[in-house]
Amino acid sequence: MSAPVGVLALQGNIPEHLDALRACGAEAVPVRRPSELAEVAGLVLPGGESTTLSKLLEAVELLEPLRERLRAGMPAFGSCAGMILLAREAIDARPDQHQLGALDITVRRNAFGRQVASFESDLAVTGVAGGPVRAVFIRAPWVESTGRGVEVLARVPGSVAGPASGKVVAVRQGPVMATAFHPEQTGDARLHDLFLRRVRDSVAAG
Ligand SMILES: NC(=O)CC[C@H](N)C(=O)O
Repeated sequence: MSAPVGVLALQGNIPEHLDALRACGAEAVPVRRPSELAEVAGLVLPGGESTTLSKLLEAVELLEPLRERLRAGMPAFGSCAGMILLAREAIDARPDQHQLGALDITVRRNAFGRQVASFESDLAVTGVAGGPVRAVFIRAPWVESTGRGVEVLARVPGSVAGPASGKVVAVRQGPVMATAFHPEQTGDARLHDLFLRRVRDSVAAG
């Protein structure tokens, strides 16, 4: 891959994502401004707080350039708040929160309950070989509904009791994927590797 892969570096677990991408052999760089966005072949949107991220994207004038790159087919991988931003619609988001609309999904913010700070589960993820992925959810959303072009990659297992049971927590639509959980928290870079395969396909397709 000639161009580096970026990690949106406004808030959240930025070094962990950079490390995971590098562990997969990619050149990974932080992205804080439009000139840096223009240089990358794909972008990771880390978790954090989606209202704050939405404001910061606007403040550093990345919102429109990012929308434009996504419209033009740039591969992207959003985790947690990154998933919320990439979604077409977010339930329980502030009305002035921006949506990037790159995934035809409706997400529910803080879906596991505001009191539920974190929740962990082993998930089978489509496209990830070698056994289940340990998924760490931190004040996470889940996906309430998906449009036609959206592939479900993972759900909370049916064996988990309560309202989270069976909920969609990882999706892909074309070159854009997202997880409600934090793949950078576990030292397992298989989801980053899945994303990088998309980036390589997109670079190869020109
Ligand atoms: N870990 C996270 O990214 C949490 C997301 C946060 N609850 C939000 O709504 O933006």
